[in-house]
Amino acid sequence: MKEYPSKFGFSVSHTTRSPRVKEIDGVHYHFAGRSKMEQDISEGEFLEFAHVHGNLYGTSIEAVESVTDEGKRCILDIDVQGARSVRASSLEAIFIFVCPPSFEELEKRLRARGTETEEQIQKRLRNARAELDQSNSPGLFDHLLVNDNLEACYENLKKLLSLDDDHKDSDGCFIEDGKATACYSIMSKTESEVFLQSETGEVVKAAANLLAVDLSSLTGGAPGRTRGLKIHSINSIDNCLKGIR
Ligand SMILES: Nc1ncnc2c1ncn2[C@@H]1O[C@H](COP(=O)(O)OP(=O)(O)OP(=O)(O)O)[C@@H](O)[C@H]1O
Ligand SMILES: Nc1nc2c(ncn2[C@@H]2O[C@H](COP(=O)(O)O)[C@@H](O)[C@H]2O)c(=O)[nH]1
Repeated sequence: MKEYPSKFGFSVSHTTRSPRVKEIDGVHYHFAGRSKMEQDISEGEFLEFAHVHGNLYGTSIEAVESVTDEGKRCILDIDVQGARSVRASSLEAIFIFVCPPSFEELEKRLRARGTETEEQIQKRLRNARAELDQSNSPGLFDHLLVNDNLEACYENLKKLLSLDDDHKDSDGCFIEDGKATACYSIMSKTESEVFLQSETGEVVKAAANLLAVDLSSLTGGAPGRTRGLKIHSINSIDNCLKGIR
């Protein structure tokens, strides 16, 4: 997210766990009371939730929408139960299971973090074993990523997501047509429309040099349920912006 700030955003989960030193409410988690969180879940405000390590964790629809409303892809850091719930929903997502290089290394890292009691560490290790066992459940995860060296792991993640240096963050967007990709950058925005221009001039089949994205046609709520985005090609931006300038 640091490298691609306009492409990706993090879904800030809710949890009933107590904050660790340096964890900030609203940044790392929304720290919540159990009864309030349970009530919000029962009122349908959550995309998924799960009991993890004795605490309640969940992804609110609002947390995801605040990312997708900015036109970014939303990253969820959730456990295996949460992944099953999202998989069972209609949402389009890529599921990546991140695992430690070995169980011993995970134990070492958890101890080095120094944020849990011995009892909590044992519980987390038991749960980690159960999660590792489920990592190859048929149809659940699309990729398995071994988090040995952090830098190498990040490079592998970028490869999985086809994020290479050619696609470095810009205020642009990509439109795929088969294997080819046309890259557009934002020329201008109004309340209801965004105007895009091809960056290369070499546009792919069925893509145009100038596009207008009609935001007023958008309806829907949670990601994947958004409907009605209309995009049409235009000959010149001047005609479209008449009366706005
Ligand atoms: N590649 C790495 N090299 C060294 N330390 C790491 C690496 N990746 C993560 N850690 C450290 O290991 C600890 C556990 O990592 P993390 O919190 O991501 O694990 P987790 O699988 O979510 O476990 P838990 O659910 O118990 O929090 C953290 O202190 C983290 O900083
Ligand atoms: N199902 C969900 N799991 C979540 C969510 N947010 C975090 N998590 C998982 O909990 C554990 C523990 O996290 P920690 O911060 O207490 O160490 C971790 O494995 C997360 O993946 C969520 O919203 N839903």
